[in-house]
Amino acid sequence: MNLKEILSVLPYTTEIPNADTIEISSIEMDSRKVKSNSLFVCIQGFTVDGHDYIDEAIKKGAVVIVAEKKVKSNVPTLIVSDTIRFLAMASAKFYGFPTNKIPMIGVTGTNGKTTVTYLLEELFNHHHKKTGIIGTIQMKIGSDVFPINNTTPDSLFLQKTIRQMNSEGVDQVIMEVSSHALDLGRVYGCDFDIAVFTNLSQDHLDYHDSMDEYLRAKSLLFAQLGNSYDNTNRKYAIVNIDDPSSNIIRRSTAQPVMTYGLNVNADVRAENIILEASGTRFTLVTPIGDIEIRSRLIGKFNIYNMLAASSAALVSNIPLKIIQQSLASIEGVSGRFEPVDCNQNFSVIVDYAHTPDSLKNVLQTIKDIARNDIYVVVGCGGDRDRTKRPQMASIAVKYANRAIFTSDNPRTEDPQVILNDMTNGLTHNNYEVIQDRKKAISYAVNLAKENDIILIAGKGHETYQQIGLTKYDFDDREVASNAILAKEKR
Ligand SMILES: CC(=O)N[C@H]1[C@@H](OP(=O)(O)OP(=O)(O)OC[C@H]2O[C@@H](n3ccc(=O)[nH]c3=O)[C@H](O)[C@@H]2O)O[C@H](CO)[C@@H](O)[C@@H]1O[C@H](C)C(=O)N[C@@H](C)C(=O)N[C@H](CCC(=O)O)C(=O)O
Ligand SMILES: Nc1ncnc2c1ncn2[C@@H]1O[C@H](COP(=O)(O)OP(=O)(O)OP(=O)(O)O)[C@@H](O)[C@H]1O
Ligand SMILES: N[C@H](CCC[C@H](N)C(=O)O)C(=O)O
Ligand SMILES: [Mg+2]
Repeated sequence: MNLKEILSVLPYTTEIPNADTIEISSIEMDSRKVKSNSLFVCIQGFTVDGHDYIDEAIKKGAVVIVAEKKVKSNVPTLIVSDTIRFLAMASAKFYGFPTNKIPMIGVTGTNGKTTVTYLLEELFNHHHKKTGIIGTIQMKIGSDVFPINNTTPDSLFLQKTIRQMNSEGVDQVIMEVSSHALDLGRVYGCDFDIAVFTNLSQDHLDYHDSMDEYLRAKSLLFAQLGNSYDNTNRKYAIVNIDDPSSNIIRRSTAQPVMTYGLNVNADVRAENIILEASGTRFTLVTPIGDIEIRSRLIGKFNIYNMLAASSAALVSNIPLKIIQQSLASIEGVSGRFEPVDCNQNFSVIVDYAHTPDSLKNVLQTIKDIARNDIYVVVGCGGDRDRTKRPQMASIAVKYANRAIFTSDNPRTEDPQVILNDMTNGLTHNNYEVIQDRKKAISYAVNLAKENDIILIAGKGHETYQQIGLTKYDFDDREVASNAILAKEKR
């Protein structure tokens, strides 16, 4: 594509001479990826400033630079007011506006995004649609999986990926949209058809200045839902009416809203709920009829996830019967309430709860099914919201009989400082601190008696532990299995 075509995304006409004769081979935001005839966009990051890499980019073959400030360069250089926005729009143009060509569902909220996307994958697959998934665990095209760095990738990667999904025959994109992504313009220029809101509770206050700012970021997904007056391409917002923030979310969009929840006013709701250790049952009440649901997913919070997915399925014209079959067939989501079963006489559950609200929900669920003692092994991530640390610790000691506080991903923080943040204000003393996560898990496994339940929280599906800048192999499920087997050998 030539430069003139790419620059057509700008709200004005620029004066770069002969732009229509400059052929662009790729758009890059990382100088290390620049090749011959690339257009290099300078992004001011949190760690470094992309403007400092212009020389390297030109050396590697960049023929055009797009920057936010005056820079020295010997190739055509364009100054724009917002390179993040330019990157998103130019990438969308370069890859042929792929998000306009595939139905797109975006899921946002503090907890439940990954779970809802995998429920939706099951629903659409049962409806014979090929799905593309982008989220915390991985990127998926049909059943092919690819690793991913962020829950919601930057706009360049995103547009390229959705273009690939389009060319590989994906019928439905289902993606998690994090608040960071919304705030950092990673989804600018994406044409979402359905936006789903799960819930809002405390997280990421290291990044967002306040809960209001966090909510404002979440609401952007709804604000950017495009025009649906044309009946051929309708847009919908799917909103959890039971969440106190739902009003603001609903008021952020001009598109039709479908609400879900347990509230009688919800368009889609659950009635006759039965929560059991082996799964859940409820009546799914919808504007087009009711149907009985049985699922292996455990806990009230998963009813909300199922309602969110069912609502998005309904506005996508998926029949109730398919919703019923899909929710019955899904076994669970990797690292979410995942049992570690080595035939031991106590239970071990690995879960991704890493916020106060999710930890409370998962521990309450365990309390409801427990026949004996509950142990929780949990830590808090480094370089992340410090204010959630004491809250998570006090939830742990309140709901469990014994808490074992340990490291999550300390990243560049001192692990002991994180643990001190967790335990400093505690008034209970039913806890131990064992910094080494492997030792902490073994300790809990060795404590457990018949019918006890151990919850290992915070890292779920993760297969690494980041200490400093290094990621070491670490999988809670594997570490727990080994600890159980070692215990049984003794
Ligand atoms: C705080 C944050 O979001 N940081 C993101 C940001 O990194 P950064 O600002 O540090 O980037 P940087 O290293 O300063 O680089 C700035 C620019 O210089 C360029 N550069 C850099 C080096 C070089 O040699 N040459 C060069 O051109 C870079 O390509 C970039 O364009 O841009 C990177 C590329 O897009 C992201 O991967 C990175 O996410 C980091 C890894 C991260 O941990 N983000 C978390 C907080 C996050 O976004 N989480 C949410 C999920 C939260 C949830 O669901 O709970 C997510 O969506 O993942
Ligand atoms: N609807 C929900 N409400 C509250 N807690 C939930 C809900 N769904 C899941 N959880 C809890 O939150 C944890 C994370 O769930 P999930 O991975 O689906 O959320 P997420 O929003 O994708 O998280 P992340 O922001 O890390 O991507 C689960 O392991 C579970 O403990
Ligand atoms: N998407 C979340 C994941 C947190 C997972 C937890 N294990 C941690 O490392 O804090 C984040 O980046 O804040
Ligand atoms: Mg997620």
